[in-house]
Amino acid sequence: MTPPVGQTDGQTSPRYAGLTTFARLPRLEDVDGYDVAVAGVPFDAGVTFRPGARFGPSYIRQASRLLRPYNPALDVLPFGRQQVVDAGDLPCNPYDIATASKEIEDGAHALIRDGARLVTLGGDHTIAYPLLKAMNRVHGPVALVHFDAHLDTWDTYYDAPLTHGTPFRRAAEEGLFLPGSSAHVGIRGSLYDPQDLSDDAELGFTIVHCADFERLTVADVVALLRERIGDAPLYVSVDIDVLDPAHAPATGTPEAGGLTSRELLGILRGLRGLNLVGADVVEVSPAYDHADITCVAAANLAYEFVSLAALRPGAGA
Ligand SMILES: N=C(N)NCCCC(=O)O
Ligand SMILES: [Zn+2]
Ligand SMILES: [Zn+2]
Repeated sequence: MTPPVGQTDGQTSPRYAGLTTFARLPRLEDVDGYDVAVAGVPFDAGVTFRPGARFGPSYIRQASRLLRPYNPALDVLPFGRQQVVDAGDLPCNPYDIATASKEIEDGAHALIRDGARLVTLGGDHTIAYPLLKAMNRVHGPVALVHFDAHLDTWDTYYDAPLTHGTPFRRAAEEGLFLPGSSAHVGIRGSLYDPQDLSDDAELGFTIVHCADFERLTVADVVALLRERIGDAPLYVSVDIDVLDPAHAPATGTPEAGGLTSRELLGILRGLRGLNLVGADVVEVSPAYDHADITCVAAANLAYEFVSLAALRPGAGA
């Protein structure tokens, strides 16, 4: 077996040089097959407040240039034991949400249908719905761990059924989640109505509120999540606004009192060994960034997902 094609060697071409791919990895078309695809979804027509997440994929790729081959926190060479590729950006109509949703679903499905794992860089949170539909076509219902300040189980905005505030309600209505397996982590901030919380519970979610971190450690939260997930196929969706605005200023609907990037990285690392089938990092709106704070966080989160995939090899494509 030929070894995977890894990153462009930073000792030959410095990491700030050359064309941009995620972590300076090969493009999908440059290799024969892949175990993990990293793809962008430059879509932000579903936002309710500040726009700009369509620029997330390209800025996160820029910030990912610094990523090195060895992840000491998980003791793994994420690009050394599996073929990881940059699959480019999925097509998504910038004007019509329903059309974009179908394009994203089909584009994601084409990448995972032969067993590869997918890490997606958003884009606003609307994209989680078509990504979950693609996952469902291959894996059936999944356990969801959703990191976010927001529930994203609202019903409609201005009568629109699919926006960045509604993907997990639509997905739950369609039976895309395994009963009793899913959780939101990092919920905080103002709601529209107390019923937002009861509706969410009825859809089958449990919540680790940000305020719970006053009493629970990262290890406690990991234990709670692992108990719910078991060995189910797992999809992890990270809305970057789960981080405090100090750790991720560049996002469309920021909320005070969020997680630190260290807490979030710690929880993700605690998911090692689980059956991760896909993950996304969404809601990075680079125009609001300062010193690349948010894009660096997002690139490092994607790196953890690729590392988790390496610890539990899949079928590959
Ligand atoms: N998915 C994110 N980031 N935000 C949803 C916020 C929905 C609202 O404006 O009420
Ligand atoms: Zn959010
Ligand atoms: Zn969200």
